[in-house]
Amino acid sequence: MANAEQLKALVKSHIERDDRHFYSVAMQVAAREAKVGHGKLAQELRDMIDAAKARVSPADTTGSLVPLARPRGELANLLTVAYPKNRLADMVLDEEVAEQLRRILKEQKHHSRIREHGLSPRRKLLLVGPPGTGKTMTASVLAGELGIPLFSVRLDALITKFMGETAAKLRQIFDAINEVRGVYFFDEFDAIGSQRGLANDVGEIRRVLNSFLQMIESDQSYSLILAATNHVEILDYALFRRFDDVIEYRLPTGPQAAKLLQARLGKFAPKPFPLKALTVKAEGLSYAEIRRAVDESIKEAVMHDEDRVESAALTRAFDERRKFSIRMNNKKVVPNHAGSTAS
Ligand SMILES: Nc1ncnc2c1ncn2[C@@H]1O[C@H](COP(=O)(O)OP(=O)(O)OP(=O)(O)O)[C@@H](O)[C@H]1O
Repeated sequence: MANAEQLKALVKSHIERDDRHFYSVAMQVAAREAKVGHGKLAQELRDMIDAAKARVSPADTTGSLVPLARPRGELANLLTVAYPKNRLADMVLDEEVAEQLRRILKEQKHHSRIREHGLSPRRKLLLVGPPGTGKTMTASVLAGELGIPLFSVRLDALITKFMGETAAKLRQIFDAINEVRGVYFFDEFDAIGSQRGLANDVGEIRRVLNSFLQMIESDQSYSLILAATNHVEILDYALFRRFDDVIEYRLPTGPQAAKLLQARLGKFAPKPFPLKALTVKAEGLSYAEIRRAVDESIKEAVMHDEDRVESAALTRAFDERRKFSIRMNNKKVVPNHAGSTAS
């Protein structure tokens, strides 16, 4: 147990909102417990302190971790930080994916107990599937549920013409991963994870991929590392065994589209609500496209002072989304080996 002086110091630093002093006394309490043979309690206290430090909010400028929780200097170009509030319940998911995510969260919540037994919780995840199916949202949900920051890697800043630089920048990101617990999200990961990269020189992008493989393999941090891609088929095979879990996202089924429709429309649902017919109209659209179509029709209703959307307006919005997505697919720019682009 903490002695009387330590207890007073803890309460005082709490009242004075002096986090730095609070953590320092708490570490002293942990050290004292370790000394008297209460190793498990000491470790639990240390884990709690580490987790609390990693939760430094953007508004908090007193914590010592702020410079990294808000990346500065070169790192600020490479990482953007957010503190999402998303929850798993906000997502519509296949049962298998939901189960995978629940298991990851559970292992993360018990990570100190798992580590005590020399094991490590799942935290290196590869998310694969078509656009708009929830890969980015998953990164936000994991950060939101765990109360840790979400750091998104800016691939445009990471991948430069000078591939030697790219490997050095990757090193900086992995240093940050080790120093500040968070969810680190590499979107469009195929840009480095495939052999047909955006680089001018295939040999160089291979070198970057090799650096990534080494860094992710030796990473022992407390952070979660997420890589997402729409093009799993072009990923280098060597990557797969570096991840603890591969999570596969799909376009929504009828019942999943219906669930999203109901949730997103909320009190704006048309009356009567031909849910089945509307779901058929949404067939083939991604979650992101359905969400967008619903939002468009709600905006339309709001601008006309109506408190419900019309079914016809929703159908029109679905058709527009479908046309837009066909147009975009036709214009898609595909990177080739030589670094130039082909339509
Ligand atoms: N499974 C889902 N459940 C509920 N909403 C979803 C789901 N997937 C996507 N959305 C909605 O669509 C938006 C965009 O989805 P998100 O960015 O997560 O897709 P993505 O798979 O990362 O796409 P991309 O591959 O294009 O980056 C989300 O912010 C959310 O509003």
